[in-house]
Amino acid sequence: MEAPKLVYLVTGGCGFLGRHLVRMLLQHEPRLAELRVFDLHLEPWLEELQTGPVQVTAIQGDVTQPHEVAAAVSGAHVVIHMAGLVDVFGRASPEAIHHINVQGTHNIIEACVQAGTRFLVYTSSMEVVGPNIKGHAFYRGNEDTPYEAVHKHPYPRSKALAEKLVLEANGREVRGGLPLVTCALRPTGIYGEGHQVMRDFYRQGLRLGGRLFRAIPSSVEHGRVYVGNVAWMHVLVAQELERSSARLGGQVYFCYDQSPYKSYEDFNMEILGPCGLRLVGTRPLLPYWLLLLLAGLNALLQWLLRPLLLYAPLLNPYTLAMANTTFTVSTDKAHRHFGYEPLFSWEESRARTIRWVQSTEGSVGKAQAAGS
Ligand SMILES: NC(=O)c1ccc[n+]([C@@H]2O[C@H](COP(=O)([O-])OP(=O)(O)OC[C@H]3O[C@@H](n4cnc5c(N)ncnc54)[C@H](O)[C@@H]3O)[C@@H](O)[C@H]2O)c1
Ligand SMILES: C[C@@H](CO)CCC[C@@H](C)[C@H]1CC[C@H]2[C@@H]3[C@H](O)C=C4C[C@@H](O)CC[C@]4(C)[C@H]3CC[C@]12C
Repeated sequence: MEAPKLVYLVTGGCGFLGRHLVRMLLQHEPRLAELRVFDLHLEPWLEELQTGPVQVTAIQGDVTQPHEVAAAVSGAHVVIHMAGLVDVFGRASPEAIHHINVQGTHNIIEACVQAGTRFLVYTSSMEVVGPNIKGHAFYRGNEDTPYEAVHKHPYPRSKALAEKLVLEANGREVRGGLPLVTCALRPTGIYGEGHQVMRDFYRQGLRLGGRLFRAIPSSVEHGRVYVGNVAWMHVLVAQELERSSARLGGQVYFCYDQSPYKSYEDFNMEILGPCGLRLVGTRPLLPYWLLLLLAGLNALLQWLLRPLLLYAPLLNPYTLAMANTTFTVSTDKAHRHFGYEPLFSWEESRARTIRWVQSTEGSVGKAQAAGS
């Protein structure tokens, strides 16, 4: 067997998706000699990975700092760039979101060019396409489906700009004279072990006596994908970039699996139901106009309270529009181009996520015991 010789850099490697990718690369990339994990905040579990045959190098750094990025990229063969500020709740300023997601990506591209690193995979998002503010449905769409993408919110706008930078950089000459090969993966809403919003819904349900209240019609369909399959798709595309650079270079791929198309709430109940929660109502308990009013009120309160405190509830006009707009993908482009098949079936993805939710503190059993 050929001696391992590749150096991979994963930015954002300590995040929700990043930690799954780091483990998956260690398991499924036999050519790996060194895995660099670059993140603003390093996690203690990285220490446990240092014992295997691959050198795992933890790098505390900020993608907005060009010199830190350049040092991390130097000598890397493949960069998987997934560091980013994910915020649709108004926790961060639009400037910070732009700076980290767009300027940070620019810094990564320039570092690749300077260092002679040829392969760059960018973790984009379905939100570079939609849902748009007009609430147009995207039903079983693929990478070529026409859609009126309008980006008013800072997060999807930043992802769209960053993705454009990455795709435009494909073919640029890197140090040494060879061309840069780039592509972007666009996951739908990711779920799985470590998914904070799922945990927030679970805790909210526990506080409400094991109930959640339906707010979204069950007819709305939302695309979801298991985190392990998103990580797997990154591993496969990174491996194939060199072999099939003409085919993959400059391409985008929706990131999908066999998770069922359901409304955001109905999908969550596939996980939270077996954890002891139930969703009350077959129709939304509040009319849409009232939810819209509450979402608008939340946005106003957020703005008024900003000088004093951070008020960032789940419900705001953007999240309400997302949750109420059908957005599902159906495509085989990743399969045709680099042989992607989900590694985890829906049953396994669901079982793993249920186990994780049940293992988080405050199960229904504990809450009931405390209440009795
Ligand atoms: N979670 C989803 O549903 C979803 C869906 C589609 C796409 N994405 C994309 O996937 C990527 C990972 O998302 P996630 O859900 O794991 O988010 P996350 O917030 O859990 O992880 C992001 C990581 O990036 C790091 N980071 C943030 N700012 C940084 C900076 N300035 N320098 C270095 N590191 C920095 C964070 O510390 C964190 O570890 C993001 O680019 C996101 O846009 C996520
Ligand atoms: C009205 C509420 C009643 O229960 C429901 C609000 C649900 C929202 C909090 C979530 C609905 C859709 C989610 C987003 C979607 O899954 C895709 C995403 C893409 C990714 O790049 C980041 C996360 C997210 C924006 C995700 C965030 C939570 C929702 C808005």
